[in-house]
Amino acid sequence: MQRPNANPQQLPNGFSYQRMTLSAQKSLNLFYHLQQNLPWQQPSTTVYGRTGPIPRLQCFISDNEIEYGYSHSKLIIEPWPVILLAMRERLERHLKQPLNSLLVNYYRDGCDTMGWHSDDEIELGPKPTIVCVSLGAERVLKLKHKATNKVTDLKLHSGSTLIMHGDSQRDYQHAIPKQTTLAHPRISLTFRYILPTPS
Ligand SMILES: O=C(O)CCC(=O)C(=O)O
Ligand SMILES: [Fe+2]
Repeated sequence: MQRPNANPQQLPNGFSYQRMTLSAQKSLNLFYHLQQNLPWQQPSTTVYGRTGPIPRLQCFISDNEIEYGYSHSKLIIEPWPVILLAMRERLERHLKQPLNSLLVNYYRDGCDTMGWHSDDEIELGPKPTIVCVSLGAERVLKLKHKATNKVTDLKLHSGSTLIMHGDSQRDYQHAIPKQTTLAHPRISLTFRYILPTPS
């Protein structure tokens, strides 16, 4: 029999996945609370010379005095909501690393997406640890090895936690593709540590 937290999905080096880090009820409650209370933004970005709104909503939460050029868009910095501070502290204790920033993504349905990218901005340092907690609809995360183009699919269940660490950003790109038949929304909480900018 499978242990409830066992990882049935074979993952490349630098990725670790835990299915049930939050109960179904807690995940749903947190999903609705954040959906209703976060100040969602839909900034524009330029991809291959075309400027348009990003295909999802987002909210960037961070400690003061952090500059982050995520996807070359200007991010409005929000303060930490109390409801997310305990999760941040629990993850920091588990990782034995600080996490000073959180990019929250809100996929309103299966037509909202995140294109291929690596979280390899200079402000994240050489081997960043990024923790991604999923709430709501199950979505597929695609991982593509940069050298071989081999693609691995990982299902992200509500209440799960994916940790990307080591050389995962150097060696892989990741994306959340369209699932046009999916009507349900999903929120992902992506905790990171952004190096302070020298003044
Ligand atoms: O929504 C996800 O699970 C992926 C989010 C992501 O890749 C990011 O915020 O950089
Ligand atoms: Fe990412």
